[in-house]
Amino acid sequence: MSIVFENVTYTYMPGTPYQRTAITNINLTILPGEFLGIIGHTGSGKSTLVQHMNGLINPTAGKVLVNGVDLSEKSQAVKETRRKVGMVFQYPEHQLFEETVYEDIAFGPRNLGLADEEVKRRVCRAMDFVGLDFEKFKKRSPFNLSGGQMRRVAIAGVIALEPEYLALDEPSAGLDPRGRDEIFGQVMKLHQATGVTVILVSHNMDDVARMANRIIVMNHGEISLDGPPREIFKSGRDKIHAAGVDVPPVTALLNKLNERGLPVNDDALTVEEAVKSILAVPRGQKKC
Ligand SMILES: Nc1ncnc2c1ncn2[C@@H]1O[C@H](COP(=O)(O)OP(=O)(O)OP(=O)(O)O)[C@@H](O)[C@H]1O
Repeated sequence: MSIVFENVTYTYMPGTPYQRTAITNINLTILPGEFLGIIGHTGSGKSTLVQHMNGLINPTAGKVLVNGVDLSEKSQAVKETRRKVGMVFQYPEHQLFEETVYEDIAFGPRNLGLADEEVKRRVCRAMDFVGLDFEKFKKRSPFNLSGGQMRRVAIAGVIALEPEYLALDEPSAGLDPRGRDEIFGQVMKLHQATGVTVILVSHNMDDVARMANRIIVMNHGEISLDGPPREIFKSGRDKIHAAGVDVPPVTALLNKLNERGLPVNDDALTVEEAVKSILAVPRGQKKC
């Protein structure tokens, strides 16, 4: 069970003056249970890559296989497989349309033909994951909620489909720092509780570094780095900068301290780890 890209290239508007190759020769295998972060500069091909994962777009060349099924074929198996990949696009709240929060989240499960009891169970569970109290919010209009709450309703609608893979394209765009932390905390909780495979697209290395167990860095439509966050920040700094993204601020700080002779362990990814690593340096000690 996996998502596999085999030599995938995608060109928008081929054969026209606007032709643009967005991703080139991508080879990538995403394994069950992974939390994959995809980062890269604007226009590096992140969204195009992710939209292949549920067959929203099909490769111009190459193949995308989800659980062994080639998504570019036309068959019942493809329809069923596409449902296994839940997609949260940028500003998903723009797709809310029902009169109540309950009806909006229930829309997808109902479309699957599930019984009312099962639909209710899924709505309740999805609301719990995104931190919305079922009784308090179920009858509210989604359009009278705050921006962050609307987004949570939209994400709950995808969680209620109980996908095997959950792909989120910049889910925190436009939210304040608190709203961002909440959304990421909820995604992390869902990943830990259910083992769902998460694919998270972000501009922000800091967000991705804290959560992902694997990161790919996109640069001009190609994968320039692929590995666990600590490895990438240690050995791939030049490629990270070349891709137009930054290492997380804590890593940058520790790197600087190290360069200035303080022998800190510079592979911390969070502020807590950074503090520990600085406190571990014996007082007054310098590297040389
Ligand atoms: N619908 C489209 N039609 C034509 N070109 C497109 C379309 N969508 C994307 N592109 C082009 O494909 C390239 C990759 O875009 P894509 O949106 O995949 O990058 P991205 O890394 O997700 O960018 P961002 O971080 O800004 O969302 C860009 O050059 C973009 O202009």
